[in-house]
Amino acid sequence: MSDLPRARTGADQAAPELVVEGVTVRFGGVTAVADAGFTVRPGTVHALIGPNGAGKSSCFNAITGVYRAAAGTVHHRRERIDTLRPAAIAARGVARTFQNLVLPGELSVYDCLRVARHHRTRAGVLATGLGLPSARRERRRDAEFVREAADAVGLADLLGHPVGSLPYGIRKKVEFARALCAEPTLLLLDEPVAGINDAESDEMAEAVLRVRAERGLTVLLVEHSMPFVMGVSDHVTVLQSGRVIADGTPQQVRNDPVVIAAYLGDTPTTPEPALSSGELRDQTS
Ligand SMILES: Nc1ncnc2c1ncn2[C@@H]1O[C@H](COP(=O)(O)OP(=O)(O)OP(=O)(O)O)[C@@H](O)[C@H]1O
Repeated sequence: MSDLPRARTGADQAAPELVVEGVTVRFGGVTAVADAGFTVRPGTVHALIGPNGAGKSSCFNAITGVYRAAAGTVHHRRERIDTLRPAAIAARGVARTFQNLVLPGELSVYDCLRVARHHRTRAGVLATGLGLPSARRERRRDAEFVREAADAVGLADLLGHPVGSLPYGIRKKVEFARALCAEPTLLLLDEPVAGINDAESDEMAEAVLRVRAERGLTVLLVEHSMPFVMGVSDHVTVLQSGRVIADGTPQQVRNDPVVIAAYLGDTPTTPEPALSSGELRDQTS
């Protein structure tokens, strides 16, 4: 995997990028997330893992304002965000991708990324329509930004292609580049390598580490692929049945008997295990 550097030295001392405390998410009688807490340090790649149904996506949705937590708080750069709407959270520089791609297939890759710049657009409709200098400058800057984002994830040669004509693995990269176009400081990736092959997964890992290194981004990701998680992460939080059962470095987590038991599916309600304990160790060594 990549030679790109891991987290910046001193990340542990800096103020946290994100603090999740006592978060609970309920759907009727189902508690998806139960009193979960973890801290994401700036400039790190932090993974949230756990078996199917552990509450990872629900946790993401509580952080990004898609779901309102029944209890607990989320702070981004010391400001409370769990009371904000999704658009206000995004405007603070928190961007995300989704597990299920919802890209407009008829748009070119360029236009798809360009649309994602709208959060950052300052020029009004009138200035844009009249082609005023401020609007032209902004358009040039947007074009530059789109090209940089495409380049960062290896899409530079595909900007003219309709998104719908591209293979799934490439569309996952478009989704990633689209999130980058919002100029986030914190990027949440929901299953970035689900359904893609090993070579594409390695490219995605390279891209994650590259944007972290070059842009100083903080990345929080949910992913089932242990080789990917162990290859890119500085820190791993493990959820099971909505609760945090382990939190530490990839090395600490992969040797934790509680985590291995969770992946073996030793509770009657846990569906198919994502990995056997042997695989968890083998694939991460
Ligand atoms: N919209 C919803 N309505 C009702 N129950 C839900 C909803 N979303 C999630 N759940 C339930 O909450 C629990 C946690 O689901 P969640 O999708 O957050 O887990 P996950 O760890 O992301 O799972 P996966 O890895 O399979 O995507 C599960 O029991 C799930 O069935």
